[in-house]
Amino acid sequence: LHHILRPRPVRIPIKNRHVFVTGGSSGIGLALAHQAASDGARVSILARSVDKLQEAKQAIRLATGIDVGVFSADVRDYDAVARAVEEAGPIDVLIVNQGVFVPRELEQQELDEVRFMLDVNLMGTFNMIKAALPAMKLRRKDRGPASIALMSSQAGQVGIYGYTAYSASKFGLRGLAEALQQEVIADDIHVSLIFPPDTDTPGLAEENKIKPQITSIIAASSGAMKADEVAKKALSGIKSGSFIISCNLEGLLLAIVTAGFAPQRSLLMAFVEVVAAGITRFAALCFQWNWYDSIGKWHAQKK
Ligand SMILES: NC(=O)C1=CN([C@@H]2O[C@H](COP(=O)(O)OP(=O)(O)OC[C@H]3O[C@@H](n4cnc5c(N)ncnc54)[C@H](OP(=O)(O)O)[C@@H]3O)[C@@H](O)[C@H]2O)C=CC1
Ligand SMILES: CCCCCCCCCCCCCCCC(=O)[C@@H](N)CO
Repeated sequence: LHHILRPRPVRIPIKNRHVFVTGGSSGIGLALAHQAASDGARVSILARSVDKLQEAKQAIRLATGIDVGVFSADVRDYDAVARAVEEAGPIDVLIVNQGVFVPRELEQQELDEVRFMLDVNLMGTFNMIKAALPAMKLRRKDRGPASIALMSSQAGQVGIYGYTAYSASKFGLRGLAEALQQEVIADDIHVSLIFPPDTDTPGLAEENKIKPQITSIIAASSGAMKADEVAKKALSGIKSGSFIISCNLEGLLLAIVTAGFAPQRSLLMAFVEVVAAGITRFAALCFQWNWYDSIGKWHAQKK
């Protein structure tokens, strides 16, 4: 098994390197920026609101004494993104984390809202990568291995009631990541996909105001995490070049049951994936049985 694992294991240092975090002014992105700065990286954050960016910059300076670079741009605007990336300078670790989520049954959801999620979560990620990649590839040999990490969600591993558009956008990131890894491996660039469960952030607080009750019930199967914990898992996964980064025990099981064609650098994880495939599939069927049961009861009680 060891001989067939591709790509080969890699370590991606953070210290003294340029880490660029989109959506870095709030929630998981802010926690990532904070921790990367503490790790000795030069950090840049990008988001739309200048006020929130300044607030984040102050908070990180207060806690660490370090100044992060701030860039105001909407990821949906390619020209704005390209200007920010140009100004920030060549990136070693690109974390594309911005994301929006408006949970609603598709029948209740306007197509504008569907397009909004696809545009920010999926097209915005394309815009970021397209803008950053040329400079990331330059002089790679002198600069060491680089990383492009994309923030998906456990709703990007399994479709969940209320998340038709959101899950589509997050599943889309997986196809993008698998294909991109093959394209950039020769440039010593390593792709990661991060799959958090519900995470306590300002975004989640907003989401909870409108979330269908059944969506919360199903998502509770994986519990909830703090943004700091997710950021810690994400950074350690990025440093070890993991293609799939899971954040909790349920996430580990999800990673095994959805391993599919994901590249795998870890011998141990490859072994576990092969051996545990059958039993985790059985566990997934049990979860579906439970979820469809809950959905049935929820509908019956609404009538
Ligand atoms: N919280 C959760 O439960 C989970 C979250 N995730 C994913 O993690 C990521 C971060 O989520 P979370 O921390 O909760 O989100 P928050 O809503 O707390 O923060 C989102 C960040 O993205 C920025 N952003 C939003 N839209 C754009 C845009 N169009 N252009 C540039 N920046 C933008 C926001 O700044 P501004 O508004 O100023 O632009 C903000 O900095 C998302 O991709 C989300 O899907 C995954 C699993 C669970
Ligand atoms: C084989 C065994 C599998 C075991 C567990 C399966 C549990 C799946 C739960 C999925 C939860 C999805 C949360 C999405 C959070 C999110 O992205 C929103 N908050 C928007 O930000």
